Amino acid sequence: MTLSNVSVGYDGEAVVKSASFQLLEGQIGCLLGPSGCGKSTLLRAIAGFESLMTGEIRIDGQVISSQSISVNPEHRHIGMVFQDIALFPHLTIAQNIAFGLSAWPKDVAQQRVTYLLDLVGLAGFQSRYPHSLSGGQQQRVALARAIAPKPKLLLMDEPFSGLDAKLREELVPDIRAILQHEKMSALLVTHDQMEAFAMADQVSVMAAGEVHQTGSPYQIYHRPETRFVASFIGHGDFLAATVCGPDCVHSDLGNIRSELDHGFADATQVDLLVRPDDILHDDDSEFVGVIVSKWFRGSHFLYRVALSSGKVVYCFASSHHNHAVGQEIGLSVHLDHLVMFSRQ
Ligand SMILES: Nc1ncnc2c1ncn2[C@@H]1O[C@H](COP(=O)(O)OP(=O)(O)OP(=O)(O)O)[C@@H](O)[C@H]1O
Repeated sequence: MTLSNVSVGYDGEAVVKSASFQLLEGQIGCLLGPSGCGKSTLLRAIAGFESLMTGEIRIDGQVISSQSISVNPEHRHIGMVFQDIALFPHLTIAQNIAFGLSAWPKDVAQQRVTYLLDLVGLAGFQSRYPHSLSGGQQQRVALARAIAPKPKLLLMDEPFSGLDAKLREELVPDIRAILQHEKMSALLVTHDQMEAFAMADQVSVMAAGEVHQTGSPYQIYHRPETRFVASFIGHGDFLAATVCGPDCVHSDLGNIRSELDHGFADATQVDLLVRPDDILHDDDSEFVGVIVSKWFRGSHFLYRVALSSGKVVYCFASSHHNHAVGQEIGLSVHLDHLVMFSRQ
């Protein structure tokens, strides 16, 4: 699927502005952004429920939406899964999954239902009714129902947000594995970055109707291209810094050199992004900071430490290094690539 300069809005006002990205066949993409940024509106436009103000949407090279073309939603071959699972309560699980297969020969449809029941881990549940299934099981049925007719694309709008955290953690990798097994292209909407990272090959980060960046979860975290993406994804702080060479920058952390040239001119005032995993606790280091707060995360501690300048940054430490608030600890800096933005 390819989106080119897609704008969508209500009453003539664009709430999605010139969105462009491509989702390759078999890939799982994600629209990630804060509430109200336009994720669901864009998803509805792809499904065919909103018309475009500008741009076009193609699937398999064919335009399905533009200002002059709008293929009917039912002819787009797009499957959908929503937060409110909305299974048909009076139909059995097998009948729910078979719902989109009425045009298929009966025996082929039956085989497909049996195959999908097995794929989503619900073999033996075919005669049960939705009310007798847990939330997670119902969401698996909703997925099986959506992918049964082999759509070209599956759209999922916050499909896990009605489920508790533990169940979500179990279900997300399962659903990803099912989609990968079926080589199903899918686009997920979420505001939960851990869910996006666990599910998607490619994440498009949105803010105020604009797609700021599309990339792998790794790129989005380690190579954010805008200040918004840098602050919205993960934890981090901006340190005031001054460029001191093509691969060098000076800040409260001293002179830091990166593997690559950063592209800023000498003496430019910048804000340098520092993530928790860029500053590690190191007993042997003479560079120190004072702990101002701490969080125990099971496998590790996340400390907030004040540098000598007073600037506070995150610091990552293994859970064996349990230090008290107020204590001075050694720090080592591990910034391999520099993420910087011109000082605002
Ligand atoms: N039917 C509508 N008519 C007018 N404005 C709408 C309509 N639907 C959504 N909006 C507005 O469009 C903007 C984007 O909403 P949208 O639901 O697409 O955002 P979202 O990123 O999916 O948010 P959330 O995560 O809270 O669902 C919001 O300002 C919203 O109020």
